Amino acid sequence: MSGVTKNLFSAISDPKPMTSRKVTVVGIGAVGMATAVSLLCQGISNDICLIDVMEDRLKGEMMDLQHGSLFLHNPKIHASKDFKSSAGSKVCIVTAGVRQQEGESRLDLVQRNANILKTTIPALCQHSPDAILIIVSNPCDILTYVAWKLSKLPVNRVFGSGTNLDSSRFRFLIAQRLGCSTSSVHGWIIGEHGDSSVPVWSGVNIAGVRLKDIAPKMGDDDDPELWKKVHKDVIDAAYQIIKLKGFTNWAIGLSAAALTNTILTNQHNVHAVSVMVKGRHGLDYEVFLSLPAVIGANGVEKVVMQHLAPNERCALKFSAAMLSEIQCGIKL
Ligand SMILES: NC(=O)C1=CN([C@@H]2O[C@H](COP(=O)(O)OP(=O)(O)OC[C@H]3O[C@@H](n4cnc5c(N)ncnc54)[C@H](O)[C@@H]3O)[C@@H](O)[C@H]2O)C=CC1
Ligand SMILES: CC(=O)C(=O)O
Repeated sequence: MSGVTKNLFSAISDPKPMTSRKVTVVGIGAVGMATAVSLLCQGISNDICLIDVMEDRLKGEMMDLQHGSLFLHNPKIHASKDFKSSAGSKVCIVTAGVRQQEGESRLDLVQRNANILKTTIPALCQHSPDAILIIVSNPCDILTYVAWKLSKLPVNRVFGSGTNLDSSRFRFLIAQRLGCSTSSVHGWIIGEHGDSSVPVWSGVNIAGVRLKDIAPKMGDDDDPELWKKVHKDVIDAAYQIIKLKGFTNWAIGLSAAALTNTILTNQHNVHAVSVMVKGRHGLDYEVFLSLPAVIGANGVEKVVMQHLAPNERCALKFSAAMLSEIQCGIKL
């Protein structure tokens, strides 16, 4: 105890350590920092570790966040190049890696970002052997497979942020058309977090009223109301934002924070996340794709088996076959 502390306080008991809600965010670029800020501002974690290879930037981001302590919930914020500082994390979120440049697809990033996982995933597992890993870096589904392989963890403990973001975009765009709130629209995008994502038009509903019952052609090519455009806008969203501001970060940061909150509070919320799909919906490929899943403290607990229309199953199979082929070319 320093002199000032000794004279200022009269001790009664030692502080009790809080149950840890430590979260590590690997990669402090636009996405990593949006994730960290979302976690801190919503009080989801009070103990954040930032990891990156850029030492000065790490120190700068750490100091800048620490100076906001007064407006937060007195969080601990550490930053280091060394994975030792991530020890004891409950959740590790991987956002490290290159991002798309204008005109590039997510799949163009695959080998470069897989190489980064070769060092980051074993180091995270070594220091936080009980953590749940959430993969955000792109291409999200393939990198989740790579992370799962490298981690040697059971499938429940590694998942990708997947189409949790795409589903949010989908619900927002439908809500805008209908004039109600995003949370009142129930709709799911499944499959690849990317160009072959699958909108489950057969299940879109408001208060249990299936929109397909009112507009049977919804989402079809010959739909007079052109609802299919909503899915096209979901696919184009990242390309459009990248063209406008260079990257996307706020919505994915909020999405990753929501997934983390579900784990840390063992909430059993259903989110569309990238999970091992082999054996589900007739798929025989060892790939990760998004399906609605119940998430809790143990990671992915169950997958919701949606009653997909034949064209939706077919589109999911197309994504799975394509990702499986790309996966075969990755050097692990
Ligand atoms: N899944 C999703 O919905 C989304 C995924 N992304 C993806 O997230 C990734 C990150 O995007 P941004 O933050 O915009 O990129 P960024 O370029 O701003 O940041 C990437 C960070 O990763 C760090 N990094 C690189 N190698 C590293 C290593 N070995 N260890 C630790 N850190 C390392 C870099 O130093 C940099 O700070 C990209 O792959 C991007 O495509 C972006 C938006 C949405
Ligand atoms: C970049 C990306 O994956 C997204 O915003 O959806």
